[in-house]
Amino acid sequence: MSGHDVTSARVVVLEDGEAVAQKMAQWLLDQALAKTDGPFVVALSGGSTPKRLFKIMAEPAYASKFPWRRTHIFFGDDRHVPFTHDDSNYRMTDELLLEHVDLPAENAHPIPADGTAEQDAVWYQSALQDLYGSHHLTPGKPLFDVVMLGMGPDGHTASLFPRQPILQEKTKWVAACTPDNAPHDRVSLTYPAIHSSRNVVFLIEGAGKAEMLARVRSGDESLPASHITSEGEVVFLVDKAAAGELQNG
Ligand SMILES: O=C(O)[C@H](O)[C@@H](O)[C@H](O)[C@H](O)COP(=O)(O)O
Repeated sequence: MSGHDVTSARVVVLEDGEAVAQKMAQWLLDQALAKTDGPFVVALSGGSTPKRLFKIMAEPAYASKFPWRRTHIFFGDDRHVPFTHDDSNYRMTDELLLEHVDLPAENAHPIPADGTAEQDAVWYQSALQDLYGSHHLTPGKPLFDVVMLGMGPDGHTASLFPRQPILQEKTKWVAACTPDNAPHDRVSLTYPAIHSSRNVVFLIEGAGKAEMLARVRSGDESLPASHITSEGEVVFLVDKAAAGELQNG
């Protein structure tokens, strides 16, 4: 049974963060190898949860099997800071993963931070449209094979933060966001862009996320993560600690 939204999504509960990362790494490899009708296009999440996964993917035993040359890596969101900034998701991903694997440089698509966040969002959208081959998303022709997401303690995902105009964005693929009390502007995929996917996978770990995960899983509409959908399957890949408040979790 696969679900297209968070209330019908499959929930896979694993022992701990390492098991979650290992499961995701194997699943991503399987998906990439199975994709034969075009490039494998993935949007990576940021923050701290993906770090374990990226280290696993950078290990030679794994990296040597991955079809990097026909893979394109985009970012679900980033802080609007230079690539050298400590808070840059791109910098973290580059240091833990991209520097260590055979991904062609032109297949890594960081979100730029050259102009205003709005200008860089427009630029990033055009980069996605160039690869997609159209300025319009077509149902049945997903933009991404995989969108990987995390979830924050306030129920945000990517940079879809509570009370932000980006939550209402129904046509743009990428938009800027100024989260309340955050040190940086953000640039993020929007709901329509994330929906245009074969799979959305939430990687969530730690007891600190348990209450919010249960609320999202129940479809609490006050939380941005609850509005995530996919043309294909939405899956929660979580550790036991994060699953602690799920029904029969
Ligand atoms: O740029 C970011 O911070 C992420 O894209 C963000 O959406 C993240 O996935 C969640 O905040 C969870 O972050 P942790 O994995 O650090 O808990």
